[in-house]
Amino acid sequence: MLRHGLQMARGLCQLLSDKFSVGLHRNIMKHLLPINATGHAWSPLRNIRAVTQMAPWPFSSSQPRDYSLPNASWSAEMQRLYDQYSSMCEVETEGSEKKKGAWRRLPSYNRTLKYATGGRCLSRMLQAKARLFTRNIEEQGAGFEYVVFINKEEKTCVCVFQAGHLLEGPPGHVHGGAIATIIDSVTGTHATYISGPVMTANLTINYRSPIPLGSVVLVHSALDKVEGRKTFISCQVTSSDGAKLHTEATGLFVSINVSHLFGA
Ligand SMILES: CCCCC/C=C\C/C=C\C/C=C\C/C=C\CCCC(=O)SCCNC(=O)CCNC(=O)[C@H](O)C(C)(C)COP(=O)(O)OP(=O)(O)OC[C@H]1O[C@@H](n2cnc3c(N)ncnc32)[C@H](O)[C@@H]1OP(=O)(O)O
Repeated sequence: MLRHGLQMARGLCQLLSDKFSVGLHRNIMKHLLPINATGHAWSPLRNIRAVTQMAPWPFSSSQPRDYSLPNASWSAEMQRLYDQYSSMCEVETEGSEKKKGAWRRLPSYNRTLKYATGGRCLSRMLQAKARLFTRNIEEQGAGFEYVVFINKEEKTCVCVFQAGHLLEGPPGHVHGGAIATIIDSVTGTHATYISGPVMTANLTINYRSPIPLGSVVLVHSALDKVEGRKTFISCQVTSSDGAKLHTEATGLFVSINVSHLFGA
């Protein structure tokens, strides 16, 4: 059965091949944009057509939970920073005219692939029970609470991150693996926004000062360069006022065709 599923997946990937990767890339870009409320029941054929014709709306009609919105576990500092960056985001007016700042909040789901056009089919073929690592702790505030904003003009990202009690490493402080995870998530999302589907090839991290559990930090991600399939990103984690440097990192992200995930 597994072999049959993989054969189907490979067939689908070959069928969609180049157009699919371009379509998915564009739809990922749209997928990273704020939610609107249109959509229709999903069907593979319609979705394939939608992908190749660059459908304006990549989501199914059932609206998933957006984990990057404020919840009761957010501290006053987390909320303050969210409000600060939100106030610099562009807004759509009634005539769908956009105005105000260059920032944009990226929504975040625990099943990213499921809600992207074409991805729902892949998500069924992959593991139906799979969930995004950073969004799979049910208790609000216990794990990764974060929201990512992207600045299209500067090609930078900022993530406001509140580290919950389940992320402990050294007593009272955040585990280095959890810090690496949030860095990989933010820089990986940033690279995806810039270059389409990518995988992390290399992540180099220097831990400069420990991050207290429960504190709010900023993860700043900047595009260094794009060379062919390689997107280079650098990253700094600082205290929320920017005064203290906690972590520095550089990452290399290599563009892939989605068929890479099926061993093609
Ligand atoms: C992938 C998802 C697609 C769908 C996405 C949908 C929606 C996404 C939306 C939002 C994103 C949401 C959340 C994001 C959250 C988290 C992100 C997490 C990301 C990860 O957690 S991801 C898991 C860990 N990641 C791996 O599991 C990778 C395993 N690995 C491989 O799969 C291959 O290794 C690969 C693909 C990396 C390359 O393989 P390949 O065969 O395609 O390419 P090749 O080897 O030819 O390298 C091409 C050029 O990169 C250079 N190069 C390669 N590797 C290098 C290295 N390590 N150091 C220095 N240079 C390197 C070569 O030297 C050559 O350079 P040159 O062209 O100059 O010669």
